[in-house]
Amino acid sequence: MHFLAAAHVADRLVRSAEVTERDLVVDFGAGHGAITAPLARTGAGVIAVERDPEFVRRLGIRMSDSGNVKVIPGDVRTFPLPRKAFLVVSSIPYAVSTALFRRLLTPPRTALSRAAIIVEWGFAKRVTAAVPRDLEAAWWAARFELDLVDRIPPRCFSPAPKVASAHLTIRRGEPLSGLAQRALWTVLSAAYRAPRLPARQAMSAVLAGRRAHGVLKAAGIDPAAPAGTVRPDRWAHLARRLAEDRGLHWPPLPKHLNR
Ligand SMILES: C[S@@+](CC[C@H](N)C(=O)[O-])C[C@H]1O[C@@H](n2cnc3c(N)ncnc32)[C@H](O)[C@@H]1O
Repeated sequence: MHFLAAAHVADRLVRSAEVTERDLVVDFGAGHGAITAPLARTGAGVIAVERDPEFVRRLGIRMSDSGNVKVIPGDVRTFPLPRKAFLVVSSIPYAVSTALFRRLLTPPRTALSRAAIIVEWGFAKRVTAAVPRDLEAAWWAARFELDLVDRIPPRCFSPAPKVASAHLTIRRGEPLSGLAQRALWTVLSAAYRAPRLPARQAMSAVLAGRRAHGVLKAAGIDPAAPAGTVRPDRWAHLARRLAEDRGLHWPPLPKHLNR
């Protein structure tokens, strides 16, 4: 386990999430409180989740004067997420990065409003790629802005890990209605099923008789570009436009997105 040992990195992480007293913030894998302590000073409601009972006990003592902080034993993968809007500010256990991102970003009605998270460098590069490699990452990037803010060198942790880390921020993109999310899932699934096909061909089956060429052009997508090279925000833009076309029908979202 690699604990954050650079206070300026923790402070910058907290600042980048623009935490206010009105916010509810979750720190996942709180450890000794490298992030929990600066979060406590913002005055926000803070939930520090930690799996190791001894860390929970010690962090509870450290935070006992901060009435706005609750230290709760729990596992990142199963801890019940708040139902009301919340932020995540954490240096997370890297082994559960995908599981946590899936919980935060996949559900169509996730209550996550924004986040600042330290993750492994390679993971950050993958999820912030201009064109994601897979459908799941595209679903995240079409609905949220994921930005790689900075590289964090191994020396900022104790003990120093072998790999570099990254400061990542997450913000909600422009809102998508329920119908637009259904259109988006259908469009993305078609694009990632046939990533090498020109976008107009990949989309022809999902546009029910509409001329794919014209619809894509109007949404700012090159109809001849391979579907797998189109940026997720472009697909989201297309989905918003498609949702306004009352003549088109979109299947319900698959249940697994809500798990
Ligand atoms: C890399 S340390 C980071 C600790 C602290 N956030 C920091 O920056 O110093 C990861 C922490 O997450 C805890 N942890 C590991 N797996 C976890 C899980 N599945 N659920 C909750 N906590 C976990 C570990 O006990 C450890 O305290």
